[in-house]
Formats: sequence, structure tokens, C-alpha cells
Amino acid sequence: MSELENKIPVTILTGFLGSGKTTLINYVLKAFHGKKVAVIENEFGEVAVDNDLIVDAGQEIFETQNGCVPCTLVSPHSYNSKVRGDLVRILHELIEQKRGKFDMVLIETTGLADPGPVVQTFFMDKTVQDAFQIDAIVTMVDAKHFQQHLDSEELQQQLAFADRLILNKIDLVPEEADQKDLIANLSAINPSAQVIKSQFGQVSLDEILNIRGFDLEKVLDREPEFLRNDEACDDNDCHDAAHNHSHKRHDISVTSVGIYLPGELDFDLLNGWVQSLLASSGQNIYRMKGILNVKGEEDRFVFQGVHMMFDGQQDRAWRPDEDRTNRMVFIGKDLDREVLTNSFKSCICFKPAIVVYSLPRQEAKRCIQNVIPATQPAENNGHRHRNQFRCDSATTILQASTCSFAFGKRYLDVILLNFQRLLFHGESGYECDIARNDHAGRNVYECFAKRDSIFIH
Ligand SMILES: Nc1nc2c(ncn2[C@@H]2O[C@H](COP(=O)(O)OP(=O)(O)OP(=O)(O)O)[C@@H](O)[C@H]2O)c(=O)[nH]1
Repeated sequence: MSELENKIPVTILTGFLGSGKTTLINYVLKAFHGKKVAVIENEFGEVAVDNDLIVDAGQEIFETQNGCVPCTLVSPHSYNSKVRGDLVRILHELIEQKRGKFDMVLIETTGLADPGPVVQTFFMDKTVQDAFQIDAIVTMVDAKHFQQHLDSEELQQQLAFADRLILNKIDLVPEEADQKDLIANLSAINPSAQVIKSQFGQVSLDEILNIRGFDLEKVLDREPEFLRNDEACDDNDCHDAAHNHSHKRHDISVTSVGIYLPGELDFDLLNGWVQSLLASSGQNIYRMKGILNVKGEEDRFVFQGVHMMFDGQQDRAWRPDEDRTNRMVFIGKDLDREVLTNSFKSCICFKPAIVVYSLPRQEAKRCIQNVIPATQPAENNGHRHRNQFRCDSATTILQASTCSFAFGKRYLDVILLNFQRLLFHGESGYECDIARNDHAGRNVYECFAKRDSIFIH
């Protein structure tokens, strides 16, 4: 067996934000091709989402930690940084611990990455170089949107490095003549790469895997400095031949805002929010994606947006032990973190709550209003209840000492079923009031303690 045949083939999958890389990976993993694939994911964005969107096909999935592998590779300082180390570490781990358990490696680079530095990794670490062989660089191209990002240095590099260009999303450019124009544009940028048309990444796997398409000589012809392991110069106007200009940082005006938000989302509010967000800032939001917990749904809701196009779909069911925190990431220009976070928060369904307090009524009301504004005395059939307050339609505040009897006798089931949150007011005193058994013999306080309780002091 030749040395080349002994090496593990690596496919580097690149492509601009939202072009369909994850879609292609899922297609590859689901398609029968008799190969075990180790997938390495690298995301740009504060909140990791992609690794969770890869189908569970019994494959090994690795994730490089935070940020952008390529842009941390550009200087010697960052070359040794943790993120860069991550990719090498994962490759070493594959060789040392998983050898024989996979046949090929698929690396998904971030949509904002120049793939060059990832490629360099395979020539700069001896162990990696001995074990792996880049098979091909496959670049996904979003047929609808790629032309509007052609001034991006990263996209140009992604196109230039490609051994195969997949012109994806052709369903969004249905006219044959338009498709021909796009192919001609791509071929002008990279004449040596074969262009393959696709919809949702469905391509013949023989055309992209194990094709031995990568040719270092071709890269060096284009970029003679490619394998120079010295600090890259970031100055776009610098023409000093002594400097390494082979790779530049990505456009720093493109940033990411990631949001973790506990709670259940109201679907209608979510829908309205997305529409108004895109109407006001759609031009600047290149990419949105999220895994969301929509009220009343047992399945995860996966939200995807690429420029003005968005869709949401039910995904697999939430696992019983899974944290249902909503995860959302935005990537784009001039993103306003506060506006995005607060507007996203406004889609959360109000959690019904019950507040139990042990202070005199007026004092308790003042304290509670600090925590929950708009607290009003509760009304029932037009009558005000002395010891109950209503913050809004879903929150009831009860005084522990006076309501404990009612809890015990009549209301426990109603409370446990209808109130997700229990706000206790006061440090002590009320526990004994409600530490009694209800009519079914259950300890009321213990039942409450299992709820999502908040203590207001
Ligand atoms: N209409 C259409 N949509 C597509 C096609 N391929 C992918 N999509 C959608 O485009 C969106 C982005 O797809 P992904 O596969 O997540 O793209 P990506 O390149 O991995 O995105 P990033 O990792 O964020 O850069 C998703 O909503 C996909 O369902 C296609 O051929 N046609």
C-alpha cells in the first residue's frame, strides 16, 4: 500500500454563512456510503448551534472551541493559541485514540473563514502530516446570495481554494439561464474547480469524497507564501514583499451576538419579532440560527435565517434530561446586542407564578412590586381579596399565613398544575404555615419546594 493510501483522507468543507454546509454534512452522514466519518465542526458565533444540528448517525462529532480557527492562525501568537491547538489536538486524538474507528475526516469551517490556515495545519504539524491527507476542499456556494458577498476576502478565498464548487440552493434560482451565468461567474473566479449544482446539498458523493482533488502545487502557484509559518501582515495596503500577506483576518465589522434565554417562547410573538427584525435590520443580519423551546411543543424548534429568508422547523424531541434553554445566534454587521437580546426576551411566554409572603399586606406589596411591577389587588367576581394580589393575568400573590389553610384543603392541585413558578416572600415563618398535609396527605411545603421557586427578601 502506498504512503498516500495509508493516510486518512480529509475533506475540508467551506462556504459562506448559510450556504448549506451543515445541510451537506447531514446529507453525507445519512447517505449510505459505507464509511465512518469523523466530523470536526468549527463555528463562528458566541453560542454553538451547528454541532447540535448535525444528525445523530453514530459518527464522531468534534467541536473546536469558540471563535474562528482560521483567524486565530494568522499570527504566530495566535497560531499557538487554544483554538488553533484545538484542531491539532482533535486530530492527534483521532490518531491516538480512534484510529481504525473512522475512515475519513470532514472538517466544516466557519462561514467567515478563509480556509487557507486550516489547510496549512496539515503541513505544519508532523504527526498530522504523517497521518492525514487532504482529499479535497469543497466549497458550498449559496446560489441566491453569494454575489452580494463577493467583496468579502473570505468568500474569495473559499472560492479560490476550492477543488469542487457546489452551487447549492438552485431551487432559489430556477431559471436555467441564470444558473448558467452563476456557473460562468464561478468558473471565472476558479477555472480549475468543477462546479456541481445542488439542492439541499444533494450531490453524488463520488463527486466530492475520496476524489484526490487537492493539489498543493496548485495552491503554491497561486500563493507562493502559503506555507510560510510567520506572522501574517494584516495591512491590506502593505506591499512589502518581506511580509506574509497570504491570509488576512476576516472583516472585523462582522460580529456575532449569542443569546441564551431560559423559558418558553410564544410562537406568535416569535414570528412577529422575526418579521419586524428583518424588516428593520435584515440587510445587516447575514445569519440567524437557533434551537428554541416553543411553548406547547415537545420537539425542539430549529430556527434558520439567511438574510431575508428564514424558516423554522420542528426537530427531534427534547430529551428528558436536556436543558431547554433557548439558544440563538446572530451574525452580521453593526449588530446591537442590547436591542437583539431585549427584543428576543419579549417573545418569552409569561410564566405563571404564585407569590407567597409573610409580611403585612402593604409592606409585602411594596417589596413584591420591586420585583414584579404592576402588582394589583386580585379581583374575583368584582370583589377584591384582601390578601391576594394580581401582577398580571398569570401571577397570584398570596399571604402564606392566611392561605395555607386553603392550600391544604383545596388549592394544591390547582397551584401545582397551573403555576410554574413559586415566589416565596419572607425568610421564615411561612414554611410552618404551609408545612402541613393536604387532604390527600401530601406535604404542601415539600410539593412547593420542588417547583421553580424564587425567594424575595
Ligand atoms: N431553499 C434552499 N434552502 C437551503 C438549501 N440548502 C440549505 N438550505 C437552508 O439554508 C439554511 C442554512 O443552511 P446550513 O446548512 O445551516 O448552512 P451553513 O453553511 O451550515 O450555515 P453556517 O454554518 O451558519 O455558515 C437552512 O435553513 C437550510 O435549510 C437549498 O438547496 N435550498
